[in-house]
Formats: sequence, structure tokens, C-alpha cells
Amino acid sequence: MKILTASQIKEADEITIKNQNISSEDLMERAATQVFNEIHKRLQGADLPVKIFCGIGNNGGDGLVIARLLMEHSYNVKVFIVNYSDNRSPDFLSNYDKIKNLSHNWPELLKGEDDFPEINRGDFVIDAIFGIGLNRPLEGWVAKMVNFLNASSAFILAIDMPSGLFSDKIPEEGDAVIMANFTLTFQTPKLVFFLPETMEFVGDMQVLEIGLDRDFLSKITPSAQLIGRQEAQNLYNPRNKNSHKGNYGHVLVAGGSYGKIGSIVLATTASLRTGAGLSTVFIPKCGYEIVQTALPEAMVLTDANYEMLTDIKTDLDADVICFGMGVGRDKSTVETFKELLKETKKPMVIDADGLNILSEYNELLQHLPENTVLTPHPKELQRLIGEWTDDFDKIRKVQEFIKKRKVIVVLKGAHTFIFEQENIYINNTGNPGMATAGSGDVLSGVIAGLISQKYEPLVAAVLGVYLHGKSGDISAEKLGYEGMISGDIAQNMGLAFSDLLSEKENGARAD
Ligand SMILES: NC(=O)C1=CN([C@@H]2O[C@H](COP(=O)(O)OP(=O)(O)OC[C@H]3O[C@@H](n4cnc5c(N)ncnc54)[C@H](OP(=O)(O)O)[C@@H]3O)[C@@H](O)[C@H]2O)[C@@H](O)CC1
Ligand SMILES: [K+]
Repeated sequence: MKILTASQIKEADEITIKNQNISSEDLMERAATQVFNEIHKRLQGADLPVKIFCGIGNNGGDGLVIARLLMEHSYNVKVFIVNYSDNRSPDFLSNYDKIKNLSHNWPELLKGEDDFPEINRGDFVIDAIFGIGLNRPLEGWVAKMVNFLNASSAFILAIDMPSGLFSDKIPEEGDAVIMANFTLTFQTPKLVFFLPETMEFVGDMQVLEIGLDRDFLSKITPSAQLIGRQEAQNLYNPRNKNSHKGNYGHVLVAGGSYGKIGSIVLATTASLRTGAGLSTVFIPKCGYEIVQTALPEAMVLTDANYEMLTDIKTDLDADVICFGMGVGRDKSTVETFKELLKETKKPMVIDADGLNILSEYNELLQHLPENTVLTPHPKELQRLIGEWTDDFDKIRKVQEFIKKRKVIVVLKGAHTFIFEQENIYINNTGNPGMATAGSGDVLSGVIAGLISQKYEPLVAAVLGVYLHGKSGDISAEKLGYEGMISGDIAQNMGLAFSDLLSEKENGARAD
């Protein structure tokens, strides 16, 4: 699903109005009706107090349409106009008239702190104060209004965007932003919904298709893409019946050190469970029996050294090399990694201490094969590219880095971001149970397992992150966030594939 900027959305809006020969008010009615339908589906006529806070722009106009439709269905609705300016939009005004004509339950104008209404625990608050038109931080009593709503224990549903949240920048410390429980957003999710610094304002999120011009949407270059089930399905290559293990490639997992052989077991298990034809590990001697016992399906080669890697064989017949997990940063390990980078032409996936070595010995970066997949978590990324001021600055810095080094970066997080050239892919599977030791080792193994099966490195990264998250979701369903461990994510990869290939309905949600 494409993620568009506010100006792209406004353009789509204008083109839709022109091409479909409708008024902007018609489009507002269409969009807000979708919101009403979602609310009605869930509330089923329940008699709870619905308190709708409307701004005076089109986000407020949406709020007024939602209010009217709820009133027509006999909901217990009270509308408050957050009257921050007299510059009311035309579509706000015509819906203001419509609601006044409908009932004597007129909207109440709020003009300052003294007008704040009572909000109770069981209230259902709808935030239609600001949407994508926000152009400066909230101030004065309007900021206080937002903080007041946040302080209530009412459920807050944000329309299009939580009010106070910009679509293209991070709020400053202390800025007032609605902390929504749920956000119903129009046509396209916004990039800020997925950034670590802003995702908490959004709560759960659902995208409502409002029928914007299809041709325009299909041609426009998005600022990022959200990867859900449908996108992942499009990346999947079905297996040919007439095939053998040689068709699915050979993964080499090189890494590990004394006390850290488990990371190799996890990555290698994941590569095999993702479908690699063969997996060989290259580890220090101390790991020989561990891997042979834990994973009889793997072949094991050992370094001359007992505790760490000092001499990785570079003439191995692998299709992809996965390096770095548990490998440590001893000088002799750095040397053999350097040799490996200089010698190999194979695609690589580099994780953990492999990344830390690259950060410490910057000169190695020039030897990375093109399209190497680097899989840092935020701390590893920071060591690699330096500090950033906020999440937008981080994106810019990653893009500069990948342009210079011609690599793919998989930045792990609640929403993992995959950066390739100018493109950004944002994963929509996964859960907090995956914040557990070894989860990253499994991901590296998954991506390597896909590359070995001839998926392009970018496709392997995007599909691998999706499947890894899905397997995490399946593990969480069975074991709960606390109970699941990364070995479960590796074990359940097969179920993630089955889920991908099953016929079940996906609905409008992008996972
Ligand atoms: N295609 C779609 O997706 C569709 C979108 N639709 C809806 O339209 C929404 C966008 O509407 P919008 O453009 O009218 O902007 P909105 O967010 O209501 O606010 C604008 C007002 O806020 C003001 N203002 C800004 N910052 C301020 C501040 N800090 N403090 C005080 N004032 C501030 C600014 O005035 P200014 O003072 O800058 O002149 C202006 O008056 C969108 O989110 C969606 O809900 C649907 O109806 C149909 C299909
Ligand atoms: K809003």
C-alpha cells in the first residue's frame, strides 16, 4: 500500500473531484460515511455518550458529517466546535448548516478553557480537530484542549490523523498531540504512523478506501510503501514440482564464538525453515557438537581456532553468506572478515557484530558486495551512520549511506524499515513478543534463506521481514508475547508461508 505525503493526498483529492465530476463536499460525505460505517459496525447502536470535537477546516467538516450520520441513527451525540479561528472552510460551513437543520441538538462552540466540557471514563471521543492541514504546533487553549482530552480516560478515535501530529515532521518536546486509541485514516496511511517517535500517538490504525482516482494513485511515486499480506503474496515465487534441493540454493552462515553458538543455530534453522536447499555453518571448533546435535540438517565446518573465527574459508560453494551473529570483534576475526569481503562476490547478509566491525573499521565498507543486506537495530545503525536528530533526519542519513555504499539496510524495529536506493518499505507484521534474544539472528537466516532460493536481495529483505513478523505473530498467538522465544519464530516459519498462501480474506487492513 502506498504511503503518500499530505501534498500528494491533496493533489489526489483535486484530481478525483475533477475526474469523477463530484464536489469536494461529496468527497467529504463519502469519506465520513466510511468512518460512520466503521463506528456503527462496532457500536451497534450502543447508548454511550459520543463526544465529537470538530475543528473548522475539512477535518472538522468530516466530524460534522460523522455526527449527522450518528444522530440519524439515534446515537447519543454531542458536538463541540473547537473554534480556533473564524476562517471556516466552505465544506465545514455547509455541514454545519446541515446539522443545525437536522436537530435542536446544536453544536456547542468552544472558545477558551472555560468552555471545556466534562469528559467521563465511558465516553467515546472523536477527534476531528485537525487533519493533514496542520501547519504549525498547537498553541494556547487549543493545545490545552488536546492535553485535556488526553488526560481523560475516554476512548479517543482520531479521524485521518491524531490532531497536533504533523504528517511530515516530528513534534517538539511538549507539543500537544492527541494520543489516540484508534485512528481511522483516509486512503493512505501517513509515514509518521510508523516512526518510533510518533507511532504511539496513532494507536491501532485502519485505512479507509475513499475511492480517490485510481489512475493517479497507481502512477504516483510514494514516499514509502507499507508491506502487508497482499504485497508479500506478490513477491512470493511458487515452487516448481520438478525440482530438487540444488534448486533452492546453499546458505553459508559464518559466525559464532565461545558462548554464542546459539545465534548460529537460530540463523541456520531459520534459513532451512525458510526453504534453503542446503545450509552450512562455519564456526569456531567449540561449536561443532552443539550445531551437529541441535541441527542435524546443517553441515558444519570449523575454523582452526577453538573459540573464535580467524580463518574463514572463502572458496566455499555457497549462494549467499550470512555473517556476523555472535562473532565477536577480536582482531583476528576482523582480519578474516576483511579477507572474506575482499574475496567474495557472493551476496551477503550482515548482522550483529558483523555490523559493529563495519562501524569500527570503516575502511571495510568499500569492500561490501553491491546489494549486501545489512540488518541493524537502531543502536547498530547509530554506530554505523552516526547520531541523528529525529526520525526524519535518520531516514535522510540512511538514504545518504545506502547511496554511497550501494547496500540495502533493514532497520529493525516495531515497524521494520527496508531502505533500497530511494525506496522505503515498511513492514506491517510483528509484535512486541519479538523483542527477545535471537530474534534478529532468525531474521538474518530468513533473508539469507530467500536469497539462496534466487530471490533478489531487496525482495528477500522485504518478503523475509514480512514472513519473520508473521511467524512472530503466529508464535504470539500460541504462546503470548512473554512466552515466545526466537526459536519459536524460526520453527513457525512454515506456518507463516502457509498463512501467506491461504485463501483467507485480508480485508482493508494491510496485514
Ligand atoms: N483526500 C482526502 O484524504 C480527504 C480529506 N478530507 C479531510 O480533510 C482534512 C484536511 O482538511 P484541511 O486541509 O481543511 O485541514 P485541517 O486539518 O482540517 O486544518 C486546517 C485548518 O487548520 C488551521 N491550522 C493549521 N494549523 C493550525 C494550528 N496549529 N493552530 C490553529 N489553526 C491551525 C488552518 O488555518 P490557517 O490558520 O493555517 O489558515 C486551517 O484552517 C483531512 O485531514 C481529512 O480529514 C476529507 O474531508 C475528504 C477527502
Ligand atoms: K483529527
